[in-house]
Amino acid sequence: MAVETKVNTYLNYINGQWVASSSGNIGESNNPANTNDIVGFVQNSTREELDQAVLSAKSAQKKWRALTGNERGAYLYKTADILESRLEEIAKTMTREMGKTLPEAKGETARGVAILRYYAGEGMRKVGDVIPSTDPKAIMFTSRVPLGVVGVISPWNFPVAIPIWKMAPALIYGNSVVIKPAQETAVTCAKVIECFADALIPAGVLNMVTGSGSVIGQGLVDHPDVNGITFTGSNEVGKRVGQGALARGAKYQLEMGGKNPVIVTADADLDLAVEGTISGAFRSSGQKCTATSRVIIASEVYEQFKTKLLKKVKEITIGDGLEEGIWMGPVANENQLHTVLSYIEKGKQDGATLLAGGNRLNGASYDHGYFVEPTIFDKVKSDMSIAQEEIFGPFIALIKVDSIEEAITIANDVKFGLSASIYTSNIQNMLSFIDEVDAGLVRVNAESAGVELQAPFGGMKQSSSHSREQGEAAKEFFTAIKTVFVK
Ligand SMILES: NC(=O)C1=CN([C@@H]2O[C@H](COP(=O)(O)OP(=O)(O)OC[C@H]3O[C@@H](n4cnc5c(N)ncnc54)[C@H](O)[C@@H]3O)[C@@H](O)[C@H]2O)C=CC1
Ligand SMILES: O=C(O)CCC(=O)C(=O)O
Repeated sequence: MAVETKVNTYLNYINGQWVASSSGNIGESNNPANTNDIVGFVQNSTREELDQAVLSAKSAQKKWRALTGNERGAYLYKTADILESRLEEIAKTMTREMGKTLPEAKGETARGVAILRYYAGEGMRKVGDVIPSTDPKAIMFTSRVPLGVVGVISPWNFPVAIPIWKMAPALIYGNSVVIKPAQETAVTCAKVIECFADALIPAGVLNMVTGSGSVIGQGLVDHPDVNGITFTGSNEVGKRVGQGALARGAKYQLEMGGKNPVIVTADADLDLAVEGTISGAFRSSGQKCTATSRVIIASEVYEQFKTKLLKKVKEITIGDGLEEGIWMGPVANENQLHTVLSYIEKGKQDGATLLAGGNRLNGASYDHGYFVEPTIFDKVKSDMSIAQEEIFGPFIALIKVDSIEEAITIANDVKFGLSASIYTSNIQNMLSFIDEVDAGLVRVNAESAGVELQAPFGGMKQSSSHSREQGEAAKEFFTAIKTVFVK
């Protein structure tokens, strides 16, 4: 809930109440398309509020887990209906707060609604198996129990979908939740929490505390009464979260970076490949962990692909994502802008050729925003930093190869393994790619980004903690299995 002022101030949600932080310290959430536009004020909370939230989650969880799955599901269905009724408003807030275009923000909010309904239904599905015992007089089966209190640490790039795909399964399986959203998109998250509150979710079952990663995020990781931590964000912070949770025996799940390749073979439909590359690389200004960042192209079609790509990239309209006709918004914050600009310089220094973009946009409507051109580097070698490190911006590296074997070797030549895509019409190329590429999400004749809520999502190598989110896979993290033997 917000306190009505000219610009709303958003509060923490603890034990069913909207409360201000005792710090008295509030931060501004600004529009990256126009930093003079303040989207809202949010609480810079203290450990004290976090402790209150965890305490209330802990005491509410006993009653919550005692409800049937069907009863818990009813709250999620209600929340979905409320979110759907506020879709336009919440999507607009998302666009103002992190920059993605309004159609993308609406799509994401609709996805949030669908995720809530999917997990609401999960309350009626099976939780265990009957397993034959070696003792003929015994019955043996598995059951699942919730972890207890789950801490959710979410990033700013999917401010509705990611919190919901973590909170909804946590709740349906009987956990209570404390969420710490990214401070950059805390207003959008507060509006999602309002939907749960308006659905009358019992006090304490869901709590939100906003604030810095080092105080509230780290506080959740270290809190002795938080039984599981689910995190999406950078590798650097993710590793710290995993180590902290492991040190005190809490369960954890990490979704982190990617350096996702697209392979274009000599027999590919090049128009389709160009379309998928543009969409995968530049939608949301490249700020998806599944975004395309390396394009590995067969030498036979390299020049042809490049010409088509350059033509298409020039058609991208850049500006405020709330305006009609805009295809790409700003990057989400000043740090992102500096990161992208610094990699543009690194690419040049490392000897790659800047083919398109490469500049911050200035003048008129761009002056108060973090706008950067879609950028394409040519003549990239796999060992260059722009081909190895996650940039998280509208930035792609083109790499020429002479065979499918070389293409797959280069695709795998990074520490990440989140998503990977190939454009080809050759069945043998497809099969080799599916089998050999190191990625949790493998896509054929489709862009590298594209996650379906009913399917497992997660990465290999340093992209994740080797766990999977979403779909049925969520059950593995948010519950513990009990093997029961009865005689
Ligand atoms: N995998 C993904 O989807 C995402 C990846 N990133 C990557 O991370 C880079 C930096 O973005 P940031 O927003 O700074 O990501 P981040 O990893 O710092 O933030 C993610 C979340 O972790 C929290 N956090 C920060 N420090 C923490 C700590 N010590 N303990 C617990 N929680 C903490 C943040 O407040 C936020 O809620 C991006 O350029 C991109 O490369 C960022 C967002 C999402
Ligand atoms: O591509 C998507 O829809 C989700 C990507 C994602 O999880 C992320 O960027 O954090």
